[in-house]
Amino acid sequence: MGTDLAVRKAEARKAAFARRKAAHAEGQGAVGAARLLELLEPYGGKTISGFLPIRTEIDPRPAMTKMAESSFITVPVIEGAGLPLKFSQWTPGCALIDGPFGAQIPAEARYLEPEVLIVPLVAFDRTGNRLGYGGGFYDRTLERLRAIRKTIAIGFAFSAQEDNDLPLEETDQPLDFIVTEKEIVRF
Ligand SMILES: Nc1nc2c(c(=O)[nH]1)N(C=O)[C@@H](CNc1ccc(C(=O)N[C@@H](CCC(=O)O)C(=O)O)cc1)CN2
Ligand SMILES: Nc1ncnc2c1ncn2[C@@H]1O[C@H](COP(=O)(O)OP(=O)(O)OP(=O)(O)O)[C@@H](O)[C@H]1O
Repeated sequence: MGTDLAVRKAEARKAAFARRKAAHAEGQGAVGAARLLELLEPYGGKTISGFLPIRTEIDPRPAMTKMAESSFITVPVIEGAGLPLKFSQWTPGCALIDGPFGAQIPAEARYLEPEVLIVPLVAFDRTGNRLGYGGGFYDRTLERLRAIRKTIAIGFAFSAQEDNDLPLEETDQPLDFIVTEKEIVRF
């Protein structure tokens, strides 16, 4: 990655974190989770990945809890830098331990391959591009899963995380949907 692109990504992340923090404080996350559930319901029975929120990320757990009645729900587990994520089964209230980078993971690992992924992000645009924390974890993971079978990526974020001047890269994997507390957008 060129220096210019790295600097532009760092600036876009910093600005989006500030907007995310303000949106988190407004407390509309549950509205977003209700929209997310509406989008997920037709995928009942499939293996779905969610995430356990860190810092001021929007919280998908209400939708994950409801979908756990009909589907296997998983959360991401980092295996190492430069490697795709693995996904371990999560059930409401299951025992958790601290994973790398501050995200929690299930204490007992049971790995499954999700077909539908709720993808955390720092910033997104209206054409389905996303910017993450910079590890390339979701980009590598979606590339791998999509090489095996049709895989749906649902970005879940606060509306304030939209940025229509995102710095992009060849390796970025597109989203199929973005869900916020304001809307569901399909690409
Ligand atoms: N909830 C959640 N879980 C997740 C992810 C995520 O984005 N959200 N991940 C998606 O890949 C993986 C964790 N990836 C991460 C990669 C890098 C950093 C990181 O660099 N954190 C820095 C500073 C960034 C900041 O200010 O937020 C730090 O913790 O100091 C954090 C998480 C797996 N689990
Ligand atoms: N499929 C891939 N194969 C090889 N390198 C990749 C792949 N995807 C991303 N990368 C590299 O990983 C680094 C981080 O990527 P990027 O900045 O796009 O991550 P991100 O989208 O912010 O993070 P994440 O996907 O973890 O949420 C970049 O140097 C990028 O070129």
